[in-house]
Formats: sequence, C-alpha cells, structure tokens
Amino acid sequence: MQSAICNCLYTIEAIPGKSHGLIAATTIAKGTRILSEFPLFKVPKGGNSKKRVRDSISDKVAVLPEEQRQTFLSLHNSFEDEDGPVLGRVRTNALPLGSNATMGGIFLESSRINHSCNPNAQNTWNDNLQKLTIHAIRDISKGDEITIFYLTARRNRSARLRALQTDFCFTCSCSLCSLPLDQRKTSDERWDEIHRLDSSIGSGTGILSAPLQTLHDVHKLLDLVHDEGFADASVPRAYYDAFQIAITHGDIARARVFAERAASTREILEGNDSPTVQRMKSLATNPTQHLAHGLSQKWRTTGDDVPKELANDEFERWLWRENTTQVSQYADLRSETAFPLFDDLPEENDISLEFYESTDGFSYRPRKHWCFLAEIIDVENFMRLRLIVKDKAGRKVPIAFYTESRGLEVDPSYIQEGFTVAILYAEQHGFLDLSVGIRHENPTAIKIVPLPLDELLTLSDKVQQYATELKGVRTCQGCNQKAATLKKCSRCGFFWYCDKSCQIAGWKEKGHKADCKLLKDPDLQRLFLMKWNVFEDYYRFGMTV
Ligand SMILES: C[S@@+](CC[C@H](N)C(=O)[O-])C[C@H]1O[C@@H](n2cnc3c(N)ncnc32)[C@H](O)[C@@H]1O
Repeated sequence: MQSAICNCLYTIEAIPGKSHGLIAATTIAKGTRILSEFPLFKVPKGGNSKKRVRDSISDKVAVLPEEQRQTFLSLHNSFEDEDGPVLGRVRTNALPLGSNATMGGIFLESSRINHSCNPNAQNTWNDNLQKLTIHAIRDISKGDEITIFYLTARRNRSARLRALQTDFCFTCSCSLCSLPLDQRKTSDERWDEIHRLDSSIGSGTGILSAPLQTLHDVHKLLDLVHDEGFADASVPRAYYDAFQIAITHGDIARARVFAERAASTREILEGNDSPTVQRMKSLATNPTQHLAHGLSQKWRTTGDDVPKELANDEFERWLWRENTTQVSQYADLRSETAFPLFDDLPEENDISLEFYESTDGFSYRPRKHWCFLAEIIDVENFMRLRLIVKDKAGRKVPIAFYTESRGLEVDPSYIQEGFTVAILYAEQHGFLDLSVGIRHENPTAIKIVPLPLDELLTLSDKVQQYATELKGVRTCQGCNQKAATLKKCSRCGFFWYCDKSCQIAGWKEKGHKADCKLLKDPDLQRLFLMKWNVFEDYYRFGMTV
C-alpha cells in the first residue's frame, strides 16, 4: 500500500497478524518527527450514546470527498460485526486529541500505526498546529516497525493483554509481552510499582502534606521507568510533577532544573513547536509564574542557588533532596530528612504524611525516626525549664519542659548555653502566648550533647569521612590515606588508622582525643548508627544528659 503523505521515512506495508502497519524506510534518529497529520475528521470519545455517535460519524463520512471516503473505508475494522463499517472503523482507528481529550481523530496514515507495550514512537496532538505528530522516541533502524502505545495506563502484562483485547481486539505479542517467564515477572513488578507510584503522585495530596516523600516517589518512578527502558511521556510528566512539588514550596532552584528537564525530554517526543514544550521552557525561565508558587515557603531557594560545582551524583542527590542517611553506614547529622529544621517538623495537631503513616486508616505511627537538633542560646527557669535554642538554619525557638519534674530531671551541668539539644520525634507546638516551639513531655526523648551545634556537625562530617567504608576501603584519620587494612580505634570504634604513629597523630594533632571521648557516649553513637529511615519502634535516649 502506497502512503499518500509519505516523506520517505516509512512505508505502509502488510504485516502478518496485524493487517498493515508502518515500516521505517530508513534509519530514524530519536527525536525525529516521523509525520504530522491533520485529522480526516474528529469524533467524540466515549460518554455519548452509540446511536448518536454513529449518526454524527455517518454524516461526516457521507460528506467526505470520494477518494478520502474510500481511504477511510479501507482502514482496518476490528469491530465490523459489532458496530458495522463506519463506527467499527472509528472505534478501531481513533487516536486521542490530547492527554485528557474528549475528542479523538481519524487519520489516514497515523491510524495505521500498530501498538507495542515497548514502543519506539509517540503520538501527540499539537493544539497549535491542529495536527497529530508522531516522533521517534528512540533510534529506529531501517526495516523496523514503527509502533506507539495505545493504552492510557501503565499496567502489568495480564492487565495490558486484557485491555488490548477488549478495546482493540488483538492479543499483544510485542517484545515485552513475549519475555521469558522470569524476566516477565521482574517487568511486571516494575509496572505494578510504576502504576502504584503514578496513582499516588497523581492524586496530588502529597504535594502539600508530604512533599519530600512525594518527591522521592517521583525519583523512584523515574528510576523504574528508566530500568524498564521506557522513553515515553511518563518521563517529562514525572519531571513536571517534581517541578510542581518544588515550586509549591518556594524551591525556585530545583523547580528551574525540573522544568528544564521536563522541556528537554518532552521536546524529543513532541518537537519544539509543541505548546506543552513551550510552556515548560517558559516555566524554566521563570518558575514563579506557576500558580502554586508561594503556597508554602518551606524549601525557599532562589534561581541562583543551583549548585555549579557538584559532580553528577552529588548534583542528583541535591536535586532530589536525598541525603546520604539512607545509604551510608553512619547517619549524617546535616541530613534534613532525619534531622529536620524546626520549620520542617510536623505540626502537633496535624498528621503529616511525611512523618506518619497508617496501616489501618485510623491510627498513625511514625514512618521513620527523626530528631531535632538545636543549640541552647538562653536558659529560663521560672516554674519550669524553658530553653531558647537555635536550629541548623538559625531559627530561634523555645523548648518548654512539660515533663513531670518540669526540667529538674536534667543534670544542671548540661543546661548550658552553647550545648546542643537533640529531641526525638519533636513536633511544632503553638503556645498560649502565641509563640511556636516545642512542648517537651517525655524525659527519655531528649539528649544534651556538651558541644555547640556547628562542632557537632563537624564531628558528623569527620564520621562520614573517616568511619565510612566504601568498597572495602576506609580513610586513615591520621594521614588521610585510603586503605583496606586499617585498624579501628578500640575506644570509640569509629575512626581507623594505618598504624600506631597515625593513631598518635590523630589523637594529638587532629582532635581525636576530644572526639573519642564524646563518641564513647552510647546515645551519641546511636545518633550515627541508627537506621533513621526504618521505623520499627520508638527509640529513646538512655537519660545520660
Ligand atoms: C489503529 S489500527 C492499526 C493499523 C491496522 N493494523 C491496519 O492494518 O490498518 C488498530 C488495529 O490494528 C491491529 N493491531 C494493532 N497493534 C497490533 C499488534 N501489536 N498486534 C496485532 N494487531 C495489532 C488490531 O487489530 C487493532 O484493532
């Protein structure tokens, strides 16, 4: 069959078991516009009575020029018996005119494109052009069939097979559906997880109530999409989701990067004349024009805050707000996930899904551990102990002791300006005098470390640098050499040395004497050793304040 509008990138050919389809006549590079086409006519999608749709379509077909009418009648019809020659062809061949469109279109060329669950092309309705465009989403070799994805949802193999059979009357035997059993299982698990994440992100509720969790879900979804080898619209859509999370919380720096990625990945699928691509580019230039900007200032950054010097991995960790706490053997006290700033703590009367989860829909429990760190800058002791503290961002807030002994349980030698307070599972509390701070009730939830906050964070940096093992190798705290054969400090068990002379250098010249004393405290050790992202039960300090 000869193509009417062929630009020589493809031919329409008979394909066994599929009637006809498009075959690449040459190598087609990823991002190439394979074709763009006006609809022969538009049709309403679903919702209408069959008779009304049939009548309106019959009218449209009747007024087509004879040649076009014949071409329409030559299109494949999978529903001839059920719906007759006209409606049957419309059901078989209509392509959506937009992602949530109520209209579909019949196309003389594009409607010849067959389905694959792992397609190499993408169909998009371009509202500016009033045309459907088909782009190569990966490199296509000469002789390969050009395929698109017919379904709206990404589901596992059996759900896909069911939907394709019901809606398009065929049994898919694409490369993904024909995988050997073990690989199919892995693929199905990925599709199920992608579907679950997609639905949870798409519900939109997490953007305000659990932005970090939702951002991490988007990242996970992108990883799965990448592992499964998809290169379709789920990628720019995920970047746009990430953009929306960032801009809702005032994070202009990350919003800009996410919008740039949404634009560049979508441009491959739709071309630079796509209205959505143009909108993404405009958002990348000025993210604040998005309506959600300013709803929260929790993550406020400026456009200049995009780091310029970071290596790829580090940049991605910055971008997705992923701290090393999850992967490193030792917690990083600078992590804002495990050690949040005051402004990021959950509010006492609100169940934040970033911090809590429910297994039965009624009761909630923490989904992770967290600990608020702040330095004492003032002490008041009228009726009850009240500390004024300063967090990692310099935010000053009161901690009022509502324990049974109103603060008398704390060793007075620890209540000193310049010492650091650690409070497990801290929440924001609104006091009657309208100030906001922490109402401390459980004596075993607090620990005071006899060290200013910045020195505690420096100690955490050293633990990251000298205690962490990477691929079997550690760094000697005495001479900074990396080796697999270092010996551990037997007192604290955190720092490692080549030999006695390095241990002496570390002890005398590099401050390990003081650090070692601090690190012998089991509560401080636990801050570094705990699995902060896995909640099994509440952790409590050992009252050694
Ligand atoms: C829009 S048409 C595609 C073009 C059609 N093959 C033709 O010859 O005109 C949709 C129909 O093509 C067939 N089809 C599409 N993809 C297929 C696939 N992967 N395997 C088998 N048949 C397929 C089904 O009959 C489906 O209802």
